Amino acid sequence: SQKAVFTSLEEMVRLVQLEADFIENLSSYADELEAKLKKLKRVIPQMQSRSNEALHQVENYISNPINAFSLLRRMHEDWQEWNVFMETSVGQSQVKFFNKARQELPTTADLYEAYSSMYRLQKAYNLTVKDMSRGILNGKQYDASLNALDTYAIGKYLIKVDRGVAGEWFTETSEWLKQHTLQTPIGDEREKVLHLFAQAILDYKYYSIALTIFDQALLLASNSTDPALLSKRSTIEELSRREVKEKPKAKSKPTDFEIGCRGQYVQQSGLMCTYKSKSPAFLRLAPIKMEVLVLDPLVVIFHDVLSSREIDGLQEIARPHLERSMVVKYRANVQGKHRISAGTWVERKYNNLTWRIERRIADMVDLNLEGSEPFYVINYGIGGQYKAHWDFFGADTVEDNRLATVLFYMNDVEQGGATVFPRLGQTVRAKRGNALFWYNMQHNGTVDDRTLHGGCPILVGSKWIFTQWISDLPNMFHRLCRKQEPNAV
Ligand SMILES: O=C(O)CCC(=O)C(=O)O
Ligand SMILES: [Fe+2]
Repeated sequence: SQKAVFTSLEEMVRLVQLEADFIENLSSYADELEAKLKKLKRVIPQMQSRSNEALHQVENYISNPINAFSLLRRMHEDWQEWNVFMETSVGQSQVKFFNKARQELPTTADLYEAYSSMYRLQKAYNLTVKDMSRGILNGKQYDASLNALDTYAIGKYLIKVDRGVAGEWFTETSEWLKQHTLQTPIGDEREKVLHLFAQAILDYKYYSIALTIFDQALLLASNSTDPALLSKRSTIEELSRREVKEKPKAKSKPTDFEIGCRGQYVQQSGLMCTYKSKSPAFLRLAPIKMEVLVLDPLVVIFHDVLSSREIDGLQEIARPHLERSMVVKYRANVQGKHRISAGTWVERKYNNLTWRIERRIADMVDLNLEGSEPFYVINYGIGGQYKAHWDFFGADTVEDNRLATVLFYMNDVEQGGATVFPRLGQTVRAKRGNALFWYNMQHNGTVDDRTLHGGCPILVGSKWIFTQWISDLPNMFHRLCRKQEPNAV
């Protein structure tokens, strides 16, 4: 689906609402069923007692003309009506509602995106399956957990991706089943559910896990000495004895980027913290707190440069226009794993607010924004990320390149979502109101490879940022210098 459900805050909010609607609908379906049932339960005892009386002394009963007449009429009329009553289906409007709303359900593709996001987070933050399924994320316990259907689904998806990790998820399924009874929509009984899981996992050739679940089922069997069951058990046991356990794919060493995302760089605090209050009038009135992270290439954090109202205002402008972000690749816009987010451009001259922010940036970084791209507002949902990349365009192929980047953090991210510079060993946490600034190019006009950077996957929360890429055209000294080259006019 083009919409990106799992990684989109708005889409997930919509699903929460939709599920609430489904529950409401199911509940009114239950009400209708109940009303029908109540009616039956009320009249049946009356009918039964009259009937019993009649049966008790049949001849006496029908020899009374009143009884006889009433019986005849009932048999002709009432029972036709009961027939109609039984045939009239209940809850048609609720069924209709559901059929219509079904179009809004996530698709298979949406689910695949969710699986791969879960796996991405597991890898990126080195999370154990046990922790994840119990709602422990980076050591923090959340009020959330996965049930056997969830862990089984992830395992199944991972079989082709990483058989070892798939096995870990199936093991968790088995653990869960030991301790809980699954509430399936159809309400199968426990023994049957266990057999279904055992069989499914057996089909994927995870023999010892299947055996564990099978044994759980055996405990519940009314005839646990049933030869068919026992022979099946010994078959699985035999297979499991010869099973070569697949280890998770050799834990590949984490990349420098991943190490940064986990906050594991040995990092000194800022080289220098100072107030920037030099020339522009605005700054003299409201000096900006500036923290230098790296001097060459220059990487700087400006603290508290946007107010809450400004951030909210910009977010309001952007929100209705968010679209899944594209990465420029081979001159075509593609949707890739590389960048998972939703974004939109906002013109700097859009309104007073954006105008004011533009001035702030120019003052802050002492650069001319003429000809630079508009603001780009980005929202990352869970699992959303922007892998390590450069902001500049291929070396010398373009007329105007992105000399510098200003990246504003519009909110705090509960877990994950830092900006990482793997070649500089720097991790910058998202902090509402702060701006990160760096030069992508060197003074001589060549691009600077050391500025490789990316946005880490969001583990808990959501991340809003906006960027201002600053064009070198009105800013670069090397362009001035070129004028003095011999063959320049
Ligand atoms: O999300 C981040 O922290 C990085 C964003 C980024 O590098 C970009 O938009 O170019
Ligand atoms: Fe970037």
